[in-house]
Amino acid sequence: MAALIGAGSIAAANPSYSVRPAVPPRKLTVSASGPSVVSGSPSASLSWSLDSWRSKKALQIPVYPDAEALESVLQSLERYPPLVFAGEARKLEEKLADAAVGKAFLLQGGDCAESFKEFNGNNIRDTFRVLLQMAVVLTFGGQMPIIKVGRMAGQFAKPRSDSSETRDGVELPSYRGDNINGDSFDEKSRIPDPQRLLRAYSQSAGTLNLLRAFATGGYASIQRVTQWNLDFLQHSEQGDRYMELAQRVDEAIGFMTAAGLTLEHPLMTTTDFWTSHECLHLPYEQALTREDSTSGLYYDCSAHMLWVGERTRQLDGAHIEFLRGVANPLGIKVSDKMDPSELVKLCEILNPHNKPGRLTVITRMGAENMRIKLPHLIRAVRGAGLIVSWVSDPMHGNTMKAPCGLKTRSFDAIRSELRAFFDVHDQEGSHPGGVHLEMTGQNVTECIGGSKTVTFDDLNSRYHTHCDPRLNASQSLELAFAIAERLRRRRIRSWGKSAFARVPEGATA
Ligand SMILES: O=C[C@H](O)[C@H](O)COP(=O)(O)O
Ligand SMILES: C=C(OP(=O)(O)O)C(=O)O
Ligand SMILES: [Mn+2]
Repeated sequence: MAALIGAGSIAAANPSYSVRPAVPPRKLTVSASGPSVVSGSPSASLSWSLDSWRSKKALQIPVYPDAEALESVLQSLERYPPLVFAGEARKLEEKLADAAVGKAFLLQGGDCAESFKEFNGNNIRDTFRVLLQMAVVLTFGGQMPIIKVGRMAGQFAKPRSDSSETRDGVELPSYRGDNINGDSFDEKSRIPDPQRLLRAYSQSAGTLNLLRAFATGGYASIQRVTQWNLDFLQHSEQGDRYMELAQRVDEAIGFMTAAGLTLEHPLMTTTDFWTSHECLHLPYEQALTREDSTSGLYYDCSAHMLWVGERTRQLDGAHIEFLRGVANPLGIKVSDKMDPSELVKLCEILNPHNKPGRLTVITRMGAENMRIKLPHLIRAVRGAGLIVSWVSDPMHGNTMKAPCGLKTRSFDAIRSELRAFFDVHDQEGSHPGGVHLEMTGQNVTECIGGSKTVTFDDLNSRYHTHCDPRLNASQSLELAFAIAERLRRRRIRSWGKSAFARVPEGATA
């Protein structure tokens, strides 16, 4: 029988992490969105500095055997150019504010863990391409802007349920992501090596460079996007569905062109694409944090959006301390273990000015828990008058062990969690603001199910993930069609309501 792999026990805390005052501590009395004091929060009256997180308990951060080598790497990173700039992150925050009120929808996806081995142009292109195809499907269903954010260009560090792994009686430290140690099961590979941070930085820069080129260089023009089909999707159910929809988009474009819209308009030839990753490795994140000259605020320039993981979101922990001081839009991963009042406190710490778009709550708890717990979280947040964008990660509450021992997820369970997410928001009158997926453009066999069914027996054939199982391109598109249908139904219902509202009294609707 498949065993559920949940959050499990948290790896040992690392209070002994050596504190390095590399950057002269700059004590600020401002939060990420301006001066503020939040009443009742643990961080309330404390000033923030780039390294104030070092006085807090930091879970899931590796201990490096060679502290000097780490120090020298961090000093290099502090001098390296930022990967993103503040204005881009601010623009994303504005878009996410629309998602909070049902006027946009977030599509966030990519690898569970990017790896050095899988770093090549084709992989980046294929994931980008499927995300754009999914965005077309969702735009058509929801008739609203789709905010595209990759778990790309920096998604390396992994929190682990267990700090060690045992095989055939041999126990070694767990693999924690390619920017920390290697996944080969030998002692040397598992030792944290700071040089890996430099390689991760340069891989992130290379990935981001290609993503920017794709997004603005003509590759993402809507006309091309509708012509795409991935080789292995041709003559498949999802491929055919996509081509059918693409034809309808083409017709709409033909209509708009005839009506005078020029195809050379940047809206038609470019797209917005942002990057994100879990803010886990605080020494790295600190080294890439820069003061924005325009606003005077600090931005973590390793990505546009950062999220705090389920395992490191303690109210008085180091990760929350760091994140409250950076002005990037932030995600909070939330499992069924989250208490409504705790979520309210967390939101108050991270967003004391209740800025729309700053906070995205990413729920990941499985369909059954979702139906029971999410209504209370929504009511608590609403009751406190807080603005957040609600997003569903239907992956992390549905991980199980296949009979062969590999981690997998079932497409049906993922769909059920999304169904529950939409149902609860319908019931509560709140807005489903987006989805957060572990997925790839490759034809992998990591999650079971889907219309081009992957079975337990198929898992071994193309199981390439370095951590959690990802949806393949076909499963990703299939899920996008299912989500689009829910968005379409919401749209039609709300049009129905507003049409009804316009009907004069006494008239029949
Ligand atoms: O991606 C999320 C976590 O890092 C991952 O689910 C942890 O996996 P584990 O339970 O095998 O440690
Ligand atoms: C670690 C992750 O998720 P969570 O914190 O929700 O377990 C992740 O998204 O890879
Ligand atoms: Mn994962």
